Amino acid sequence: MSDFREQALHYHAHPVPGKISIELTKPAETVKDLALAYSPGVAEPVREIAADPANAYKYTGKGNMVAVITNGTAILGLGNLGPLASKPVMEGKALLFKRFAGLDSIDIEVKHRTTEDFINTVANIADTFGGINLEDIKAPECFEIEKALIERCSIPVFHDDQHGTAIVTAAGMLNALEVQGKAIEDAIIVCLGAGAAAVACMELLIKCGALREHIYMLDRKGVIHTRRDDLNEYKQLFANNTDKRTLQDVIEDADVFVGVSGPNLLAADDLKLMADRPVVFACSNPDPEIDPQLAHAARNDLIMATGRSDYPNQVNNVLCFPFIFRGALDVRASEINDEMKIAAVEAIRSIAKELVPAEVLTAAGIDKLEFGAKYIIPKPMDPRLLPRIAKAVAQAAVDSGVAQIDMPENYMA
Ligand SMILES: NC(=O)C1=CN([C@@H]2O[C@H](COP(=O)(O)OP(=O)(O)OC[C@H]3O[C@@H](n4cnc5c(N)ncnc54)[C@H](OP(=O)(O)O)[C@@H]3O)[C@@H](O)[C@H]2O)C=CC1
Ligand SMILES: CC(=O)C(=O)O
Ligand SMILES: [Mg+2]
Repeated sequence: MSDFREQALHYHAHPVPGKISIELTKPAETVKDLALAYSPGVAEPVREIAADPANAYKYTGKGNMVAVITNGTAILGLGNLGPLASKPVMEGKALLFKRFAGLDSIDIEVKHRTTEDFINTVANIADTFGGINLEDIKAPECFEIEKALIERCSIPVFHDDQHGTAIVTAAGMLNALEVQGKAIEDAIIVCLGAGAAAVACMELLIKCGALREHIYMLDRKGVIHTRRDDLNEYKQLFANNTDKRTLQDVIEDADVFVGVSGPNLLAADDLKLMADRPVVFACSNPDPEIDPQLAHAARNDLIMATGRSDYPNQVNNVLCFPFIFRGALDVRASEINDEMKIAAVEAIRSIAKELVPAEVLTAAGIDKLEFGAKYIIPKPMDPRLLPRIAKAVAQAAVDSGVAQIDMPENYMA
């Protein structure tokens, strides 16, 4: 067993199995405590909530609780390994919610026969939570699931692999193109992968200025083009009117490569075909589309990012989901809309341009970080992420009319 594999398994198994547990927020020692916590005292908040459901935010943990829900059909880049196998990833997301945003989070892995079954299961338990983070559900079902749940639930429902990834990708991409001296409007973009992350990333890049006709998206069968008759409605939006058919065809002279597909799918020789000063986001987890060492050996004018923490420029949705939910829950937003997503993009990208706090350097084990090719996006342990993103998102929710309460006074001051 490799040393790292052994360490990872040991980490998950000891001192107790798993990564999360539940703790009490109220005393429960005396007879009086128990009388308040349970019978008869508990009847009082029950009556209050029955009279007005909004009182659930006052008397229960609902407002600080996010459910991480999956069916295990697209676990990282490992594929459809089923709900139970996805549990370590979902516990991991819960860990990150708590660690970075103080949000309580519980993982729920759903076994189901039909997409409708899954939607019904989630919709039927939704009121328990302040928000729902859908995770690792494969395309195209994820699109239908998210749409139906947004319609049926009164709390924010957010498919992290779509929108969390897209927000962080857009923030990193705008910064990377700025460093490379390129405008997003001019960039020729290759997107390897045509699933949840790919479709959302490209749609958000378009909202940030990219031109749809400059995007070449590929799935397992190659380039998505207008003469294909096997495209689902989501891929069809990216059907390019082109004679190019392969990754090699489209990557020649491209400015940007975004990989949200699987491991080791981009060869060093393909990378050499790209335009000068390219941007390469190889975001498949745990193994990127191209190994960064291989990429840097192939050319020295690129900006490279991966989804991993052990290389510079980690483009990973961890930079978004804890903070966007924090902001959304704190103003009881009924949804996470485009205004809130764009506010998160701007907040993330602005932090990367400022001086880096000493504690971030210590945690990263480096002496210096400065906006540039090796630092286009903040580190996940940056303490500025929480106040800046949550505040920008909460404000955007209030301004766009989806907040159900006012901005809290001195919020995140
Ligand atoms: N860094 C980050 O923050 C994130 C990274 N990701 C990564 O993105 C990847 C995809 O995740 P997600 O979108 O949720 O999964 P989906 O299952 O929704 O989509 C996977 C897509 O990848 C395509 N694909 C798989 N293998 C190949 C291949 N050999 N050649 C071309 N295309 C291929 C599939 O093609 P087809 O349609 O033909 O089946 C499909 O379009 C994963 O590796 C995941 O780890 C995802 C979210 C966040
Ligand atoms: C990071 C993440 O959510 C993924 O790779 O699926
Ligand atoms: Mg995921």
